[in-house]
Amino acid sequence: MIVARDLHKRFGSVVAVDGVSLDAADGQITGLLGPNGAGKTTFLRLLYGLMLPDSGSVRVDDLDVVRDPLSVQASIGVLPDALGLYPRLTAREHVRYFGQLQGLRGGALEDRVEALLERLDMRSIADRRTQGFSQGERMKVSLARALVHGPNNVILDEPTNGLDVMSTRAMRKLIRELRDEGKCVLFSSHVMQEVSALCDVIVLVARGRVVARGTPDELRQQSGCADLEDAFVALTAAKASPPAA
Ligand SMILES: Nc1ncnc2c1ncn2[C@@H]1O[C@H](COP(=O)(O)OP(=O)(O)OP(=O)(O)O)[C@@H](O)[C@H]1O
Repeated sequence: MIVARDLHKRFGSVVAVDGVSLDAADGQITGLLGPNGAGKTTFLRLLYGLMLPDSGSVRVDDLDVVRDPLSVQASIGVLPDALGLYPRLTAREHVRYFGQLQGLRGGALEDRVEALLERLDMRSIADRRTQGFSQGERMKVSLARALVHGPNNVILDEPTNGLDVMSTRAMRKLIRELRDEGKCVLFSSHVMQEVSALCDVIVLVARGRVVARGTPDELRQQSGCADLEDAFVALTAAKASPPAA
């Protein structure tokens, strides 16, 4: 479970995150939806401890991200916006290396690596160096290394970015499976259809603030628009108001 309270982050004169609170529950898919530059990536980075907030707090499975970063890393898996692979390592070596960083060793590590290569259909690329990998292949490696330690919380920054239809479907299936395993899944997107196809709860952000939250039906009601895309446009265009409880 991820709980954020009144997070603020600015870069010089740019206010990227302006008082965002969020509860992402276990066994649920929470979607962070917002237009380009809304502050989604910055907010996610605050959640997994890559950046420190100017103020506010984050707790992951009741551990404070700032005070207890190592314990939090063990219970969180992150697909970041920049996939950042090592070009000379193979796909398998990436997954194994990240497993080692999480303290896995020996047979347990190898079993886990094999299981992920199988689950993500990576057999044909497992022993190729990642240099030259396609976007879909890069995404799989990045996802496998995020999941290698079996984290209870999974944060995915634009997980279907640049993927074709088949890969997008495979990614959606995996996200649903993670939810059904009881994990807390939080992902960001600027695509309404993506979020509405997957999410139990949508948190709509604009200009660094939460402007609405709820199920797709609730967002339609709040905006007075029958079409979800119209609802997205109407709600993000509306004056940002303090986050609802
Ligand atoms: N390291 C940084 N230094 C300066 N400004 C930054 C930095 N990171 C983000 N910003 C600014 O903060 C704002 C929010 O950016 P962020 O990347 O969080 O938005 P986003 O919702 O993820 O956008 P997108 O959907 O386009 O990826 C933007 O105005 C961006 O330029």
